[in-house]
Amino acid sequence: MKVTVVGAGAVGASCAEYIAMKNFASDVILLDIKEGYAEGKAMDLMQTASLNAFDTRITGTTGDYSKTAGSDIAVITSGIPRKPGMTREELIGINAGIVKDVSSNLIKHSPDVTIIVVSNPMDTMTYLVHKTTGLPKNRIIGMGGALDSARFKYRLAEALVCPISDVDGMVIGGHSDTGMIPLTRLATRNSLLASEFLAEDRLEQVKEDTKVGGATLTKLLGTSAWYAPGAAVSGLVQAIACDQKKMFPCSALLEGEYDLDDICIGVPVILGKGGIEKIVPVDLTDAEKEKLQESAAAVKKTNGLLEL
Ligand SMILES: NC(=O)c1ccc[n+]([C@@H]2O[C@H](COP(=O)([O-])OP(=O)(O)OC[C@H]3O[C@@H](n4cnc5c(N)ncnc54)[C@H](O)[C@@H]3O)[C@@H](O)[C@H]2O)c1
Repeated sequence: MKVTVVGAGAVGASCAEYIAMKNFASDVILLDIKEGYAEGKAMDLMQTASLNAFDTRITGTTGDYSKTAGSDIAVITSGIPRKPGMTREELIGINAGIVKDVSSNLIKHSPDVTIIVVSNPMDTMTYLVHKTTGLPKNRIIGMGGALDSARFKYRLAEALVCPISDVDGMVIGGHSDTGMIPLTRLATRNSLLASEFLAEDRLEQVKEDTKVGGATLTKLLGTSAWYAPGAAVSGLVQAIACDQKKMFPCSALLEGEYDLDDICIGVPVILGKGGIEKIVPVDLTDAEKEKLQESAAAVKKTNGLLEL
């Protein structure tokens, strides 16, 4: 199993590290345009192999796509991250050009690759990869909901004062501060509804804290977060590589599902060796449906800025 990670920055390197630590891939190729950067990160990570007991080979390269040839899965993290006060949508100008260029290079050397898009604005970048590569829709996946759901579970456990392994919850919709929809109605603690333990206003606070999860960290760190994004990507990569049939909310191309068409947005999907093997329907309330339509309208507005 060969995995390429494009962008050896904060998220790319974290993603390569978690993939290696989980020890399911034979090779991880880390590619960046900054001279020597990916080679340096790869060497540093390889020097953790004996300490962390993994056998995955991590190789760095400065822009040499021939080294990525035959990749089964490629992750695109290349592009600029947001700074405090910025929205993800503001990154489109620079990142669209990078994502378009990177995805076409990847496919030249790995025509059967499955691409996971991380660069922001992620739903729009995922849509761009659909529009420009011609890859089948099941092989283009946007990572956002897996991270947002992990942040949701963190906030739920905080409110419930319980271990995170006791809670479950899912975030759907656009990967943006205003567009994401934490499904508080369905969140659980050991199979019991979280709403049985938390007052409405506390659950509402959990929802709001989740939505600004990325912005909160960007303010604290001065740039966007990387540990949880890297871990979330590694979960998606492992589900595909190991054919786990695991459910994650991911940005998927919708063609009528959820009454949406010609858009990539976060909905629950089953990930296995075929990439997105199924889009899972959720019985939403009218209010949730309305929120999803609003979220989709905002994503479509950003998609409209693409030069296709
Ligand atoms: N989808 C999510 O949930 C999520 C979460 C966190 C960050 N992000 C996004 O991921 C992206 C990366 O964030 P980061 O914090 O790792 O940024 P970073 O600046 O640390 O790393 C980005 C790397 O991309 C490289 N790069 C730029 N152009 C390239 C090209 N054409 N080819 C190869 N490499 C190139 C840069 O040299 C840099 O090393 C940002 O767009 C950020 O907004 C998304």
